[in-house]
Amino acid sequence: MPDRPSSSLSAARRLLQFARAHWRMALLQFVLAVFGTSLIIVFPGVVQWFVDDIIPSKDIAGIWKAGGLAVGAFFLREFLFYVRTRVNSVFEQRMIFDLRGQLHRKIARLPLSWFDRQSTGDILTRMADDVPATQRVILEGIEQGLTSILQIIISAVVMFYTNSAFALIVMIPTPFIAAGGWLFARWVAPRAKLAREASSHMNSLLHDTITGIRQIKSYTAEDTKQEDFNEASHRLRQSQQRLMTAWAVYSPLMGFFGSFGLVMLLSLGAYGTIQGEITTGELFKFIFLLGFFFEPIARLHGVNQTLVTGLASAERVFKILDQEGEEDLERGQALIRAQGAIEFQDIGFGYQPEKPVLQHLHLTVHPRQTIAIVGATGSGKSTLFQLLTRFYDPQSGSITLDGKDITAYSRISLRDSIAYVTQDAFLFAGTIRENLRLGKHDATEEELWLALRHACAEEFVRQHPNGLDAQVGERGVMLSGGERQRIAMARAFLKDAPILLLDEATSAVDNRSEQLIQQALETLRQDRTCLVIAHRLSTVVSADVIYVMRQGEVLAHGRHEELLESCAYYRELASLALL
Ligand SMILES: Nc1ncnc2c1ncn2[C@@H]1O[C@H](COP(=O)(O)OP(=O)(O)OP(=O)(O)O)[C@@H](O)[C@H]1O
Repeated sequence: MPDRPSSSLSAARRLLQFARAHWRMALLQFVLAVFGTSLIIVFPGVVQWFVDDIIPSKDIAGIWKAGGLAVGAFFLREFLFYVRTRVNSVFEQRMIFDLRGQLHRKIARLPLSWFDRQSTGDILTRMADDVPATQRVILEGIEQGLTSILQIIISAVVMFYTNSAFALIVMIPTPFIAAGGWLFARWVAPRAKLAREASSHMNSLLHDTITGIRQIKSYTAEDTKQEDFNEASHRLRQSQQRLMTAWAVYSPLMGFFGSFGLVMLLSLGAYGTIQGEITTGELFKFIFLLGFFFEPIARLHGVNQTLVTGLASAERVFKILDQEGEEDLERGQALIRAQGAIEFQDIGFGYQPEKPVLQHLHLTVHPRQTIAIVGATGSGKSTLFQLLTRFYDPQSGSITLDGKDITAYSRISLRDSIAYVTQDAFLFAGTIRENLRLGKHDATEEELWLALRHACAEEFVRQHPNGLDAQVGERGVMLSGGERQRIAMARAFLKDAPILLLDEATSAVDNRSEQLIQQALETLRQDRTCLVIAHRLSTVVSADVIYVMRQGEVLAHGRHEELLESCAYYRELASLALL
């Protein structure tokens, strides 16, 4: 649904609020603009002086005086323009810096439930395209808009001062021009928003193609993806074309109204001069003033176009900034060094509340225990970890840590107490060193190598020609699955948190890698409370307690041998190698 222009108005108000933080620079801009623009009145005055006085009286010295005055005024005006452009660029860049920073901060703090509903391409478009478009609103709106409006006012005032009857007549087209501008903005605003959305959708598809390039190639889905992309690209082309058509009609129509005013002035002016109502000098002065009056109006049409489309972008940026549910990382008691007594009590949770994923779930972990969680895929194992880290909060029941509800602790200290190794062992594009330092930002070389040794990753890093400075590629694609997991474990070692959450990878690794990963886990779990989503028999066998999950509930718990005897479902899982 196209939005009403009122939301663009509120976006404009919000942008002004941003500008308020830099009000001194805004004021300086305004003062420079007023001074610079006022100087336009000098030249028409000089023209009148030449025509009515200097030429008839053959005043040669007057030529020098009037010429000097005009050159001085032009020079000062252009100099002020230079200063204003410099100030404006600093002002604009500071505002955009603030806006970008706030947007990134907000995105980083929004809850995961928001990301579940959002496409990555759309978020990227807002940062990469909508923020610069918002920047143009400031540049054009303040720089061009302000000076154009000032120029219109100043030239109108001088025209009225020179001859008010004449001024009234030549301004007849102005209301039509204003109405045209208003209609244009009203028509374009919602369509500009649709164009931004079409661009976002196209970028989302591109993002998916890049991240899923291996799947596309292996399923030879290049043509299908191309068709999807072409469809999105076509929608973008159509919406852009519609905007350009509106502009193609609007711009010359408004230009014609302006030119009509000029012709009217010339004809009426000629008549007035013949009748002796105004002097030839005054007519010349008027022609120049009218030029100064209509020239910024033409400029304002361009500004109008940029403002309308830019405000549609600003609205999309503010939509993210206005999202509710931002995580307050600091609120709550600081958890100093958790003992690791964890209890899930009667937990009920669904990512969408109407679709429960966990129901009446109870689970107890004693400090320094290792518990293994097993269950078929989709039974809710990873969800337990998402709740313990407070990526999501349960709809019913409570989770306690060391006897206190986890909501009593600040998110930051709770998450600092937990090292979470996810199943995909995600690595950031960059070096091994940078990825490890996410665990401890000031880790020394010795600490990095020690963590790698514990994670059984030292050997392959040492063998790499660049060692710790080896690039891992986007999401760690330049490493094997087993290597990625061991780097992720080394990162968890460095974090040295009292609670370890490990989502074992289901993808097969060779025997040697499996042995190394198992060995790393043995070292990592020492002196820590460990919750492992287990897929390997060796992990299950060595756990203190195994929890068997089925469809969001805990079916049984106990040790491996006990469960083999008492739980038919567990036996089934074990025999089908679903562990
Ligand atoms: N972000 C999400 N939004 C909506 N539903 C989700 C989300 N994440 C998981 N689910 C759903 O919740 C259910 C439990 O998922 P969960 O990831 O906890 O299962 P799991 O037991 O860890 O499975 P696996 O062993 O395959 O990782 C599944 O039905 C899944 O489709």
